[in-house]
Amino acid sequence: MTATDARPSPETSGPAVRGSGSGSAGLEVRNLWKIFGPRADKIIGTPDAVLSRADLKAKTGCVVGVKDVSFDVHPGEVFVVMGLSGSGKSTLVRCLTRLIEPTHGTVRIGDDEVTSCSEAQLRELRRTQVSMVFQHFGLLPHKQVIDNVAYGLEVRGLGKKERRAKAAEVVELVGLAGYETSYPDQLSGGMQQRVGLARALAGDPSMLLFDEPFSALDPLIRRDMQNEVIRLHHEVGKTMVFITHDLAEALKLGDRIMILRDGEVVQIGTPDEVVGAPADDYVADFTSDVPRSHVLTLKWVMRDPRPDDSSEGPVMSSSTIVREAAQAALASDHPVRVVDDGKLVGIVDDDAILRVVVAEEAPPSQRTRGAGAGTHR
Ligand SMILES: Nc1ncnc2c1ncn2[C@@H]1O[C@H](COP(=O)(O)OP(=O)(O)OP(=O)(O)O)[C@@H](O)[C@H]1O
Repeated sequence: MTATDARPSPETSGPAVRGSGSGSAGLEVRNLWKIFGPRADKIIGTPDAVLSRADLKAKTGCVVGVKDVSFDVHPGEVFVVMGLSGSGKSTLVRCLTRLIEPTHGTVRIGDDEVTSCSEAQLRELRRTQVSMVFQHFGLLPHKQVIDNVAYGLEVRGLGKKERRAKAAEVVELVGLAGYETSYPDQLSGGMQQRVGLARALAGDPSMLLFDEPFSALDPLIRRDMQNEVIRLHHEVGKTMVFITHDLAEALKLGDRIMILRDGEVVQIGTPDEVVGAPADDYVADFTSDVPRSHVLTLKWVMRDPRPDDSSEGPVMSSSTIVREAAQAALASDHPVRVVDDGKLVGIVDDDAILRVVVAEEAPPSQRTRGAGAGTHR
């Protein structure tokens, strides 16, 4: 079985989408490959294609950046691509708009098949539909904040008045009101990244791609910016593809997370699926330090109802985070009744909650992997 067999199919793994999804496009990626090196396109479909990255390099001199990757991102979803350095994240995100030309496969954004667009269509798509936010902000040092934000609109041919009005709107949206006439070097790193966000939003794209935008920021500013992305997503509901090598960031931001290793998909799942049922040891190692009670939901710790269960316990939905349920659950003399859409779907006993909470108090070496994984359905 390949690693990709272990993951839920893109069609069946529905996300809990937070945004409204209005004005946002879906993304469909099928069998995407990027191989760097001579005669790379001759490798796919041959026995060499299944070689490990190291063996392929030794044999052909080619390096696999992205290997047969397929996934869907739903309109309005925040989809995080995660993996260690060299796992193929940047190559993948650049292939989505063909900043790097894929070797094989298809990419669709909304109604556009990116992989068959002409150069002119591609330029239009990058200008109007998809905005990228990078770690290096790429701000123009000699332009004020307002003009940096309006720059993309200028390129699109909007009149000065119109683009300044739109730029002022998004500058306010990202919390930079009052800094319109500042120059980039007068701003902190976090504020410069806000300008980058405003610039990406100014053209009202249907999708935002983030390539490790906050990696260079110090931890407190980084946390602020993550919260900012969550807030903006609630406000504008855009589809977002967010690249990071930081699991905590992935768990915080993602409706779903795709984990890559050596260019291949290891797992696609919601944060609680990735933590509750890691696809393999690689993912389990990644997630072993995550405080489970912050991520796992009652779905992972509930058991089937029995006829003799008390009907007086607190009622909660299966998507309630264990930590948020703990206080009310433990305070009650009766077990939690898990009710979805008016139907009793499970019961959570105190010890199921305590197992998760106590497990994370233990040193990592003593923790059981996938706490609760045996009881979920
Ligand atoms: N232009 C290139 N030529 C040859 N190999 C490349 C090229 N660009 C990337 N690679 C290789 O492709 C693989 C994936 O690289 P990529 O930069 O996409 O990974 P990443 O997950 O984004 O890593 P990082 O977090 O360090 O940026 C790596 O082995 C890298 O060395």
